[in-house]
Amino acid sequence: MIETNKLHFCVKNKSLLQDINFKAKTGEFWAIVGANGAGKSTLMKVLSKEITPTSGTVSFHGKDLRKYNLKELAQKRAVLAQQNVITLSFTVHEIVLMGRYPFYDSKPSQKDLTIVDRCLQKVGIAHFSDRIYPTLSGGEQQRVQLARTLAQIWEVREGFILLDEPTSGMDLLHQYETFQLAREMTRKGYGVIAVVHDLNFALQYADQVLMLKKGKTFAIGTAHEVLTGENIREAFGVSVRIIQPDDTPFPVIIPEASPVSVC
Ligand SMILES: Nc1ncnc2c1ncn2[C@@H]1O[C@H](COP(=O)(O)OP(=O)(O)OP(=O)(O)O)[C@@H](O)[C@H]1O
Repeated sequence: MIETNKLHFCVKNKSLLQDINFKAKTGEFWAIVGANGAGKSTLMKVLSKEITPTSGTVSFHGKDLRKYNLKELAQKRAVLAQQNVITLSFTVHEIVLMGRYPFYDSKPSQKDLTIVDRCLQKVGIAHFSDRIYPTLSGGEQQRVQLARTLAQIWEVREGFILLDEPTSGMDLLHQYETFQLAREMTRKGYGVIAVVHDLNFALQYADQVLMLKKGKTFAIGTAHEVLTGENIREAFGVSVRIIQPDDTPFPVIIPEASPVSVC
């Protein structure tokens, strides 16, 4: 479980996160949603220990995150950050193998290599294995990073996957496959926390949603409780209609023409 308690994060007296409290359990898919600048990436950085909260705590499986060293943490949770700029000539295989670094010292074992191969296949990029990473398109690079994240967490019991905009740059098919994969991972007992911009994917796939507005919790609960027309209008400044087509098992959010002002 990842639990935050009265989490605050400030930079130069500017409050980026205020009083964030939630408990994400293994087996759950949490979507973090909110308008640009709402604090989603900042929260993901705090959860992954990239930055330290100004006050409040994050605990991971009952232990304060500050008490984990980076290697120990890397063996229990994997992070896909928003920016993954790599300009060196690593191959795709080498990048995905980086996910196994926390598990070996000088040379990967046969098991590490097998896991890398399985993750390349899982994300549908085995045919890119020998390609030089910077020569791939943005969406292809994102899939490689997803495979690296999976390789890190592949055999971890009760592991967590933290994804900041995992589908950024991906086409519709690969966005869909990424959300399917996240769901599959939660069914296997992993916890997934993801920043999600597409509210329809959040509605369809997330078990729980944390909606942020200006660094504060605006709404929290199940996807159906949080992703209401009123909340979306207040937090994003856009009116939406939520319809339930007869032939789909889930409702669909449709933006209406004119935006409303957010204050
Ligand atoms: N180091 C910093 N110094 C000052 N302001 C910062 C710093 N880091 C982030 N911010 C500001 O904090 C706010 C939250 O940023 P954050 O990246 O968490 O937003 P976000 O919800 O992830 O947005 P987006 O959807 O655009 O990715 C933004 O207004 C951003 O400009």
